[in-house]
Amino acid sequence: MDIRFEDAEVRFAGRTVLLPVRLDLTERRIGIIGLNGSGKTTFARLINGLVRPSKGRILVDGLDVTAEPDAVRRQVGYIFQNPQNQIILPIVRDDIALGLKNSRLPKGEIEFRVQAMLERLSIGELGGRRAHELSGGELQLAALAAILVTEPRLLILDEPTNQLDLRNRNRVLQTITSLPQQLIVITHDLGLLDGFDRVLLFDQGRLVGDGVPADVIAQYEALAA
Ligand SMILES: Nc1ncnc2c1ncn2[C@@H]1O[C@H](COP(=O)(O)OP(=O)(O)OP(=O)(O)O)[C@@H](O)[C@H]1O
Repeated sequence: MDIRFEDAEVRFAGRTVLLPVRLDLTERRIGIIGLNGSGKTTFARLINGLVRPSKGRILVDGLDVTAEPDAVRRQVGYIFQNPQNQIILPIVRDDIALGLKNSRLPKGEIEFRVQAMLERLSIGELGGRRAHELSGGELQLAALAAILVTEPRLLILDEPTNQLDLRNRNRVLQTITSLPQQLIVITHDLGLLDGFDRVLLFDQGRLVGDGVPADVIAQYEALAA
C-alpha cells in the first residue's frame, strides 16, 4: 500500500507531539524507532485514524484517513502496545472469530481458520481460555492472532515483543518474517528490524532519520548515548 503523509502534524492540548511530516511509505518492511515519548505511536496511529492530524493529511492508497476511516481500517490491522484494550469477548477463540463474523464465511470455515491461526502461533491451547486470565505475553499473542486472521493488507505492530519471553519473541519474529503483507513495526527490540527495507527514527516529535536499518540504528545509538 502507498501511505502518504502530507505535512501531517499532531497537537495534544496545545502541545505539538508530532512536527509536520511529509513522506511516502511503500516498502514491505518498515520499522519505527526512537526514545520513549518521541512520537512513534502517534505517527503510526495516524495511519488508521486512531489519531487525527491537527494539520495536513494522510492518504492510504489514495484514501484520506480522516474522511474515510472505515474504508482504511478494513485494510489496515493495528496491534496495540497494550493488547488488553483489544480483546473484547471473554473466550480467546470467540474473540479471534469476531473479526471474521462479517466475512460471510460458513461457521465451520471460521472455526477452522481460527484454529489454524492459533496453531500457527503455537498457542492452540489458549483458544478455550478466558482472555482476562491470560498473562501479558499470552494476551499479546492472542491479539496478534485476532488481527492476522482477518488478513489485513497492511499490519501495524506497536511493540509486538515487549512482553514476550525469548521463545515467544522468536516465534513472533518468525511469524512476522513469513507474513506476505506489508508491515510497520514500532519497536525497542532492534533485532526485529534485520532485513527491513526502511527504518524511521523519531526524536522529540520530529522525524530525524530515514534509511536502511544499519544506518538509522547507528544514528539512534548515537542519539541515545
Ligand atoms: N492522547 C494524548 N494526549 C496527550 N498527550 C499525548 C497523547 N498521546 C500521546 N501523548 C504524548 O505525545 C508524546 C508522544 O507519545 P507517543 O506515544 O507517540 O510516544 P512513543 O514514541 O510511542 O513512546 P513509547 O516508546 O514510550 O511508547 C508523549 O509525550 C505523550 O505523552
